[in-house]
Amino acid sequence: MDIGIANLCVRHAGGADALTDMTLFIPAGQVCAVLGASGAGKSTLLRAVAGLVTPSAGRILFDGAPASRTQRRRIGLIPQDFALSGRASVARNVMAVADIGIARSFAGLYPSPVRARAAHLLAGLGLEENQLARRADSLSGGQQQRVAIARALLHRPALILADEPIASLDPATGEATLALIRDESRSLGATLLCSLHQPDLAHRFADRIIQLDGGRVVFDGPPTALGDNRLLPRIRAVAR
Ligand SMILES: Nc1ncnc2c1ncn2[C@@H]1O[C@H](COP(=O)(O)OP(=O)(O)OP(=O)(O)O)[C@@H](O)[C@H]1O
Repeated sequence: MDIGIANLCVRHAGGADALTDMTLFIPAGQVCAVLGASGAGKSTLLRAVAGLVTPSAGRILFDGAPASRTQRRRIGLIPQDFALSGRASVARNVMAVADIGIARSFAGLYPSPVRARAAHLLAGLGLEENQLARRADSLSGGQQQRVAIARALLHRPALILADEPIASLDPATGEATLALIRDESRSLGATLLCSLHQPDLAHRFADRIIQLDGGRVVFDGPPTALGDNRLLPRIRAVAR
């Protein structure tokens, strides 16, 4: 689905403006990297689009209208803090988003296509069958991050919001994981909004780069606009 953001302002309680007068249109299916230094407003933007933060002004539209509950269910969110249920198994965390009703989900009665998709995603992310029964809180940070990614992709979302999804991974695993998120997003035809701290990776992986600084957009364009790399050192400096 497409995302329209018009004059968006977010002011956190007791704080300054985290986002100021932001206007963006993100077409359906686009892969966008959101760059910016710590505190630039990346998480706030993603959380506002997810409906987890209430704007102090402005509007966020999905396919031209205020987000409906059905559309919100079609979001796959990879939160920065993973937000896993630590005592539940890897498999249950991933399948928690499956729309099978509370009673069946409570009883762990997940249909086999759901189980198969969970196992497929986890295997693609390097977590094998023998990890599925482990408690989430017994995993390393990098493994937990990959569980959060599988959970976000399980229900074939139309919009993927990934908040620094490779922050806990080593560079090689991070790049492979980012490629998996992008490929899955492309095969679903989903829109992907992904915050990152690695401008070079964003340059290789995204259709579009949105650079934030102090809650405002300071660059918005395709990586090819950075083709001669004159802007890249500046973006790299702001992103660190
Ligand atoms: N819950 C909150 N309450 C008050 N201020 C907040 C809250 N969350 C974020 N902020 C402030 O909003 C601004 C933007 O923060 P945000 O987390 O969106 O930045 P970010 O670019 O995602 O940073 P990072 O790369 O460190 O995750 C910062 O000044 C931050 O201190």
